[in-house]
Amino acid sequence: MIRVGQGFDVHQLVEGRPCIIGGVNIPYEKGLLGHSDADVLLHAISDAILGALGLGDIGKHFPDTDAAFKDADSLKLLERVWALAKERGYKLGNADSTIIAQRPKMLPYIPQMAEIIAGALEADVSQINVKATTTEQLGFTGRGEGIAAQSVVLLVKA
Ligand SMILES: Nc1ccn([C@@H]2O[C@H](COP(=O)(O)O)[C@@H](O)[C@H]2O)c(=O)n1
Ligand SMILES: C[C@@]1(CO)OP(=O)(O)OP(=O)(O)OC[C@H]1O
Repeated sequence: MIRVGQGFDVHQLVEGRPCIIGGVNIPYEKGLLGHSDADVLLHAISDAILGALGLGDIGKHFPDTDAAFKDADSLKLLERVWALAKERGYKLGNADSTIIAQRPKMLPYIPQMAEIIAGALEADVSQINVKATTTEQLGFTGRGEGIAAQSVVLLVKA
């Protein structure tokens, strides 16, 4: 049995917040605003897994009205989402993601992100692909007002 899911997330870029993407704290003049650490990439991957499982989205599992998730480490949330897949007998086929950001430059941090994501999903790093693109200075990402991420995940049950 195979199941596919997709996820999409956006967070605003503001001063005075860390820029944590894919579990990596990227040096940058601004960071992502959210109830949690606002890790836009891990949120998109979490939503893709929940989508594949037919279990809704991260807002349903970890409401942003719940103080328990204030400043939450999104890697821990991803691990909790992955536990739901494991409980149901799934392994990761592969996960492919795109970060949509004018700046900062993601490329130097992508190998570290892939290692972190592979660790959370109990997968080999070869099963994880992370890409980045600008939007050629167009739209809210192009103006540097926010960062978006989208992910597709394939789950496999023997
Ligand atoms: N925030 C970003 C955006 C892009 N990259 C890398 O640059 C390449 C070219 O981007 P375009 O938007 O001009 O296609 C892209 O393929 C990424 O490798 C990046 O590292 N960080
Ligand atoms: C992760 C959660 C919970 O802390 O909050 P945010 O960091 O605001 O992220 P979002 O992608 O808007 O939705 C999921 C939330 O419920």
